[in-house]
Amino acid sequence: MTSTTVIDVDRLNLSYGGFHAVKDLSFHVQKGELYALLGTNGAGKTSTLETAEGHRAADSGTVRVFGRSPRDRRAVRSRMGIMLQESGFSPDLTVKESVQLIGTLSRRTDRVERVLDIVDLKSKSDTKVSQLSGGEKRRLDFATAVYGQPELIFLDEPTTGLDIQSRDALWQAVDKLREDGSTIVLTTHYLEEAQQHADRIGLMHKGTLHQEGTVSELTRTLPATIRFSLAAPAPEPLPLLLRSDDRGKFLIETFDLPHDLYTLLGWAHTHGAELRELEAGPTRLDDVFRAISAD
Ligand SMILES: Nc1ncnc2c1ncn2[C@@H]1O[C@H](COP(=O)(O)OP(=O)(O)OP(=O)(O)O)[C@@H](O)[C@H]1O
Repeated sequence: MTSTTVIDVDRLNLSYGGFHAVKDLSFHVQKGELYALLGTNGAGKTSTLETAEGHRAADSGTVRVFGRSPRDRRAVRSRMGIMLQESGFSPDLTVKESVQLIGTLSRRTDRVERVLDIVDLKSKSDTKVSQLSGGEKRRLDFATAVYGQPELIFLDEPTTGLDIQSRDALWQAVDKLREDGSTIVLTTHYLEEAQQHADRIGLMHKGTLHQEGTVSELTRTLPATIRFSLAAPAPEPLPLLLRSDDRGKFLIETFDLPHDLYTLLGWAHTHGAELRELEAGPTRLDDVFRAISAD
């Protein structure tokens, strides 16, 4: 652990009765990072985050947040903002009262108007929580992460149920929090969001950390793909390894996409082969994810 380590998880184990949900999990998050903990359903992400948030005790192993036990609430609680999958605000409170309550509970200081502005709920300030739409409730949940600019922010599936505009606005707000120095830990099933925003990703499956790294470190372990079909049977064999994909198209898997795409186009030009539905792209995080989920 270094002086810039905000979260240090070392050989964490968690069980529910006889079920071993998190197995010898180790990872760390550095100051200013956006770390995405991704994984299959039931992989153990929420259980792990709950432990780092101080809501759950480890069965064995250690979890340190700002160098302290997260169970030491007085020392660490006011330094973290936690956006749960559901915050459970009282339905009878107004939006403004709910945000004021966040302030009281978090013991951080902020201006309620500023927070309402960031989560775009100013116009709903006097509306009761029970009357908010699903997306508006989610934006109110986000206020718990924004209020008082905490040093460490947990975002548990923050964009679920948000329309594209609200998603963009949330990510803009997250980018701003990061510019101002906050460290972010994210879980999401929207892999493209993690691919776009995370500095590092931990991929969990069945309670263990399968892979960890930057997006490019994770994706470079799998080949990029080129897919196409032919208008007529090929006049000459293509000098590249290819097979059929599950949609009956030709599939080339390559670790040198520009070179092999160039070869394919040259071959098609030389032999007058008409390529149809041509798609070429680098490996996406989805592909890495599918590869570990297949285990
Ligand atoms: N209170 C509980 N009692 C018994 N089993 C539990 C309990 N909470 C979680 N589990 C089990 O522990 C495993 C890990 O659950 P967890 O919620 O941490 O996974 P997750 O990665 O967050 O999943 P998801 O992506 O589906 O939200 C799952 O198999 C789940 O059924």
